[in-house]
Amino acid sequence: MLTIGFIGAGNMAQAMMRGWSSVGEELSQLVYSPRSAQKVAAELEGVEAVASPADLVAKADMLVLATPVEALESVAAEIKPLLANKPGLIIASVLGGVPLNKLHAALGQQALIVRTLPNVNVAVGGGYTALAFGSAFDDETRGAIAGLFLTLGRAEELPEAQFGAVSALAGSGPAFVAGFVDALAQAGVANGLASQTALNLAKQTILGTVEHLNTLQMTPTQLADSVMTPGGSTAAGWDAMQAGNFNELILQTIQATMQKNAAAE
Ligand SMILES: NC(=O)C1=CN([C@@H]2O[C@H](COP(=O)(O)OP(=O)(O)OC[C@H]3O[C@@H](n4cnc5c(N)ncnc54)[C@H](OP(=O)(O)O)[C@@H]3O)[C@@H](O)[C@H]2O)C=CC1
Ligand SMILES: O=C(O)[C@@H]1CCC=N1
Repeated sequence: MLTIGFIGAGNMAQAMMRGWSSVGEELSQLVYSPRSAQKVAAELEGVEAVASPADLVAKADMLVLATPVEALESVAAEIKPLLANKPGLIIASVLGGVPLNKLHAALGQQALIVRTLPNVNVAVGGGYTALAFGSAFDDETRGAIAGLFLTLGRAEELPEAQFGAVSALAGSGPAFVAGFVDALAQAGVANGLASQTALNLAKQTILGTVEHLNTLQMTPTQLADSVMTPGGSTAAGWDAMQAGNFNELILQTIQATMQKNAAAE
């Protein structure tokens, strides 16, 4: 039985706990946060709240740091003195924009730290997680940790230098995609569809398009071309989308996200 202990019970921690809850019975999950841990644990199957970070350090095999970035210093002050008695404890940070060297500076150079960048889709097994391991890990432990994150969706090791772009695309991406779903649905409502019908159509269209790309291994351009009958209605809509600088808007969205992320590094 592997015990995972969460410091922080917010959106990201809840998504991970939900994802791992449905993986099976070989995992036990504990959570600490100053205000909401009890309530969150009561809502999630197989998750138990504990009274302090020290309880987590004592009981967990892997600690997940899932607090706001600003809380790193105070959390580290509390748990760093306890790590000497728990040398095998793995610390997985999800703190956005906080590199391994900062994590080691806060928690000690000997600590076993993996920087992770999951997205909220881990809640339903459709997540993406980038991983960057500190130098103290052996190959077997790295493999076991990667395997654990693979149960939440796709997971892979990436150089930390890429984490800024990955965070914008995959970490923040679910918000942007959800925004696109909403924009499609609103356009449907503006043109006479009932709101539930419009939302269903928008979601099914995104779901089916991604499935289509994957199953038939098409590029986005190939798929778009296959929809656009020459001189037809899709081409007219596509032209309007390009005239509105859709790609430029997405580029600006990703760059604004990356700039904010870089400020934490
Ligand atoms: N949301 C996302 O999609 C992603 C988030 N991240 C990263 O995950 C981290 C958490 O983000 P998110 O879950 O969205 O944030 P939330 O605001 O939803 O949750 C923050 C949690 O941290 C807890 N907390 C605050 N201060 C402390 C402290 N000193 N000790 C222990 N717990 C504390 C809060 O406790 P309480 O509830 O009791 O007030 C709360 O449960 C951030 O660093 C973010 O960059 C990374 C990838 C994706
Ligand atoms: O918005 C944020 O800061 C975090 C990092 C990636 C997704 N959410």
